Amino acid sequence: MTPPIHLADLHKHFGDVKAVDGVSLDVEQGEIFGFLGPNGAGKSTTIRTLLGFLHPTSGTAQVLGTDSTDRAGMREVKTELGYLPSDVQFPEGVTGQQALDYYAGLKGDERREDLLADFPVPLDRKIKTYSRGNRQKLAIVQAFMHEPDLLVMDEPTAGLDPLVQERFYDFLDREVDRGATVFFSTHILSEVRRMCERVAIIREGQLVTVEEIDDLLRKSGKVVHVQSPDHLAPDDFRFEGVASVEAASGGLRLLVTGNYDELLDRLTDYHVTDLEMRETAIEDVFMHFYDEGTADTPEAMDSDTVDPTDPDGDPDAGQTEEVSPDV
Ligand SMILES: Nc1ncnc2c1ncn2[C@@H]1O[C@H](COP(=O)(O)OP(=O)(O)OP(=O)(O)O)[C@@H](O)[C@H]1O
Repeated sequence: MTPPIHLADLHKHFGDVKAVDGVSLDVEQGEIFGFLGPNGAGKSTTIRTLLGFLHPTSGTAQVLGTDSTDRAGMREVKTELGYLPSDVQFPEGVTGQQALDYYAGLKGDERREDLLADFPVPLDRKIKTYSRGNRQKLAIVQAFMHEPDLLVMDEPTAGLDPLVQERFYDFLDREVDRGATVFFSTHILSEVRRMCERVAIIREGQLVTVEEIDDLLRKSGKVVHVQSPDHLAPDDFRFEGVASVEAASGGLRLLVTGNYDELLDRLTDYHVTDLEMRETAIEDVFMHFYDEGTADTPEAMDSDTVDPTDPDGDPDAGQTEEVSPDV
């Protein structure tokens, strides 16, 4: 069976800018998958190409078995796909209720009320009066009220307060429990740790790793803090299995990936007053991938505009410089 998301040597260039530069990736049915990378790394461009908003320069992007360039096919998968863009723009002059009614007519709304119970918004008010958080909640209800098989999101929790964020994570847990597939980009590393089974990290348009979170953390080793009244010579602790050694208050901080026997042997030469060992923070792990290389600065992106008042357009299609697909 074709995985819900299949990218094969995908390229998307804007002139000289290789926003996506040979990305290959499969996201399997029922997975919750995180897509990370520094600003300008190519996350949004990958997602927008996958969903047919942008035409690939070369390579393949398939969503739910349909090629992203197949516009008729993409129209058909619309009911099985929910997309939450990073910058949803509703028409300002309509109420939340009117907007949801419009989308309901396009793709269904089996669980509109359930979602509104979790993500309440002032439905009778015009969207132009909404706070950022309320807009995002409306966008969540709009994107997922038809109970899609695949949820694709670009920085979904931006603008949500911590309570609503937590409610959103619970919602995603339930989505995966019912067999849906979830793919999202984010900058929030705790979110990745909390939610994802696997992650892909993209930098300068290329994937630098695709791994299970637990493997990534395991391979990244443990942080060890040693305290001693003696002078701990960092060079004594540079051996295989120690990725880094640095002076820390009252002792040393080591990043250890194995060879713990050797570490204990060396420590017997010193009077150790405190020894602390903890899992590497996910921040350390990702910064390692982010730092190696130079990232672009973010630039203004075209937003994925939704316009329920547009009689011709599908509001999910967005306005793009290239194509206006029907997802
Ligand atoms: N429409 C466009 N025209 C020209 N260049 C673009 C366009 N869209 C994106 N880019 C460039 O492509 C690169 C990747 O941008 P993209 O928005 O995909 O990154 P991102 O990882 O989503 O970043 P962020 O985390 O800041 O949202 C950047 O160098 C960006 O400036």
